[in-house]
Amino acid sequence: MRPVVSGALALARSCHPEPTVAVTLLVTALAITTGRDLSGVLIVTAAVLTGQLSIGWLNDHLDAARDRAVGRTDKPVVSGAVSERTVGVAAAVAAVACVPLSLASGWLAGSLHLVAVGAGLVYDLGVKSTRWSVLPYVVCFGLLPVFVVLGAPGSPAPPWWLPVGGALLGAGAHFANVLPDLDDDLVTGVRGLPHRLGAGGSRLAAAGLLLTASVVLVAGVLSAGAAVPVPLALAAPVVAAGVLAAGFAAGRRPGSRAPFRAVMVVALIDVALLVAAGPVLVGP
Ligand SMILES: CC(C)=CCC/C(C)=C/CC/C(C)=C/COP(=O)(O)OP(=O)(O)O
Repeated sequence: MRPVVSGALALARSCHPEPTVAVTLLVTALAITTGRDLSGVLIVTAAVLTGQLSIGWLNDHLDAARDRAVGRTDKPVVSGAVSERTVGVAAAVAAVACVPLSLASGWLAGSLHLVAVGAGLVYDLGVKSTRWSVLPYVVCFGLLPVFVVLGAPGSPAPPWWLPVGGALLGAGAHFANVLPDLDDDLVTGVRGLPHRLGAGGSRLAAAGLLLTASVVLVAGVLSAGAAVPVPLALAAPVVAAGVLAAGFAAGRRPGSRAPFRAVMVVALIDVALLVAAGPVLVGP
């Protein structure tokens, strides 16, 4: 493969592609159903993509030495496919681009999105190694749907359950994402909240938070009178519980990312509900 192409692919793999793509697609879908026109949707997509890219790249840039120490060959910086410096520069470029792209949705909505991205960057910069490690996820995922709704035409006020559901989802994702890395992290001195709770506590926290997120979102969606069939909405937490049980069971194998993937599926279920509720989130 030509060096430019393989370098670009390695850079793409270094951004944490799964959460980056998932978060961007989900927020884009919410922007569509909350009534933005094509340019409005593209602006939201670009703002969220650049924000998530900056968080993902900064994470790999700052973690390079630690990832090398524990032989994380899944990381392109560790395998030498892309340099630490390139990933750092990419993070900075994405963060700078994110500022005007966010503010294009309005000052209030844009500023809240920048706080969400800032929370992710602060996580990378060191909060991930403290007892407060879950807070950036709470802030980031609580604010993302608020950004979309407040940035819609007429700046409608988001209902209370929107940031609450998003924050619960983000907090659950943190515990699930850290699970496969608990042992490696302890070797390199990373002691966030999941490490302090241990594998069992983190597994319970992730499942509890994600299920609570599903219940809050279903209650919100139904109380807002969204055009979602009631049996389908009520089935969501039940399906979420099944997916989590299967994902966490598979995740007992060392290094498995099954719990994180289960979280992604549950997040998809929750966001499908949210997306369907989009039209009522912005009023008649
Ligand atoms: C922080 C935040 C609000 C993120 C938003 C979602 C997002 C884009 C996540 C991808 C990047 C990231 C910080 C992963 C966790 O890193 P890690 O160092 O805990 O784990 P790793 O071993 O997967 O890099």
